[in-house]
Amino acid sequence: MKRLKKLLSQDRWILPSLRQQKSGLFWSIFLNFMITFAAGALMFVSGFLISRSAQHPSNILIIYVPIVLTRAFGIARPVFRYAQRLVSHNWVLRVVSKTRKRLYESAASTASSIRGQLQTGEVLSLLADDLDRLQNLYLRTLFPLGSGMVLYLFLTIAIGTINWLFMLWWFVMLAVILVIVPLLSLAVNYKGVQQQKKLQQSLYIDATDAILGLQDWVLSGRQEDLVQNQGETMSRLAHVKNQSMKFGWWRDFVIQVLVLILTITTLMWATNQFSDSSSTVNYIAAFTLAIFPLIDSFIAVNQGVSESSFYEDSIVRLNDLPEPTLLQETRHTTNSAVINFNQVTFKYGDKTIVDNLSFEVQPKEKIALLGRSGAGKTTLLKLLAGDIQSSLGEVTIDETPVQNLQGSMSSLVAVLDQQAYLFDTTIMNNVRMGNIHATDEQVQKVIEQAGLQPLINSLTNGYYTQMQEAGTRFSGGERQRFALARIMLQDAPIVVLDEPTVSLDPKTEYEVLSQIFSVLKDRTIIWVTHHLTGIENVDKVYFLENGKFTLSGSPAELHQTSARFKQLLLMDQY
Ligand SMILES: Nc1ncnc2c1ncn2[C@@H]1O[C@H](COP(=O)(O)OP(=O)(O)OP(=O)(O)O)[C@@H](O)[C@H]1O
Repeated sequence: MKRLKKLLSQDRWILPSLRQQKSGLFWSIFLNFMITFAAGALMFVSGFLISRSAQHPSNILIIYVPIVLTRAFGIARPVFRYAQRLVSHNWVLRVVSKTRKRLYESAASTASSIRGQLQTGEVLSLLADDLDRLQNLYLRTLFPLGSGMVLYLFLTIAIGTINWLFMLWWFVMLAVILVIVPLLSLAVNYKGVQQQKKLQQSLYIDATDAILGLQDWVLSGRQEDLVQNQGETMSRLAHVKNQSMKFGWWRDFVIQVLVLILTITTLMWATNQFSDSSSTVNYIAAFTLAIFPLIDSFIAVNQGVSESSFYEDSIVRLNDLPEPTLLQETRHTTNSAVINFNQVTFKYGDKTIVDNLSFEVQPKEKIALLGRSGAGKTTLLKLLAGDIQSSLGEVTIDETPVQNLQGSMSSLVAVLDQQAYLFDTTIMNNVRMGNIHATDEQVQKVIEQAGLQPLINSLTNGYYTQMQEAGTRFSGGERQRFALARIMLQDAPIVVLDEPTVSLDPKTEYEVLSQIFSVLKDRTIIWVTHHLTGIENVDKVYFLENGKFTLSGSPAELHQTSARFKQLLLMDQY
């Protein structure tokens, strides 16, 4: 509970909205209390009325007032419930819509680095579940707890005005029902909730893995294994949830037994207190019946508190997200950006990936980064894009640290990846993503420059052909050319090529590379590659090994001086 209190005090997501929407919160708790009050009063007056009607009435008017009150409380209860739903839903929708917007802004402003901090499954659970959980924390735990405590105070004071000794008994019994049982159930349920959270998390991660690698599962003929793996986690989750429900059932049963004890003792006390005179005897049934509507509130408090540990991870994860900084997209107008890596060191944990590396890339220079798998080539690209930050030294573009250029990065650096990211819309729309302000003529021009005109001419719908999901309508080489056209439209002075031709056959690879270097001749190119096909297009080659460049020079120089380079060149010719 202490941990939850501490976490709540750090909550940057719902708490600030709560502060802004205090009146809605007050009315919601007040109306919640009024629902229970009206239900209790209805039973109280009904109990009195039944009892009084059983006696010979000296005057019919004596039962007239209770009849009117029964009607009034009978109507008041659903009216309060309706009003409470209106107020609380309005409140929840306001708070959640604002908070969800902030969450998406935060995730969007760190979109490039979030993958480094969280797994895709975690991002999914962050966007899909965490806010709902946080919302439930307030709706299912804190509100019932709030109105439960108001009820606790009200009942204790109300009974205290009649008999202080009996008030003490109620005080103890309510403390057991509203404080001790919830705390005990929180402690007992804690392990089960942790297990549920773990299984739910692994279900998300497995499902993400399964979707991303679906093709491999199908190609290896192991669809059934995939379904079975998922099924096992799901049935374990269902088992844990089932146990938790059983536990909830037992907890509610214990509460009902405690309420029964309270009811019997109240009946005994009321009999003792009110049976002396015929005018007060009717209060025996009234006091006893009024207890029953309280059960719903008591159960809600217990349910909420025992679920509260569910929300811990969500609060921690949400609080760990950076404050949304909506980056103002500014266009960097330079077409000659100088890249400088100045004594850059980068580590993943204890593992040094980049070790005190310094180099400069001049405007329009073309460089190739070579190195065995895992040497750190992609890490260098991430450092350049500012997706990760060096532990020592700094990376600058035109003497400005890349971290300060996040708002204009898309106009400075364009990326052509191993896989072209295309969408199920027209060719025109896909290419125009490079610059949404481009005219039709500009889009058509870059498509032509990327060598796609013959393809467009062969399509019935030409530029307006639908690409289908992930561009599957086209071949790998064609997809990369579309991505190239998009980059040309983006018009960034620096282009990063991260093995864009890795999945192409040698002939297409050669053609696409020639096209890339020809149309991007006025841009700086940083090309990560394992193959030396097309290496003659670059000015300088760097070999990355153990975080440092162990070899560098123009392809012609290296051909003369490095046996290793020669050997690699030979290998690529086969
Ligand atoms: N998020 C991460 N956390 C921990 N280690 C990482 C992370 N990302 C990469 N690494 C490690 O850093 C090293 C460099 O990775 P990087 O992706 O930069 O290599 P690379 O040279 O691009 O490899 P490849 O040619 O196979 O793409 C690898 O050993 C990799 O396992």
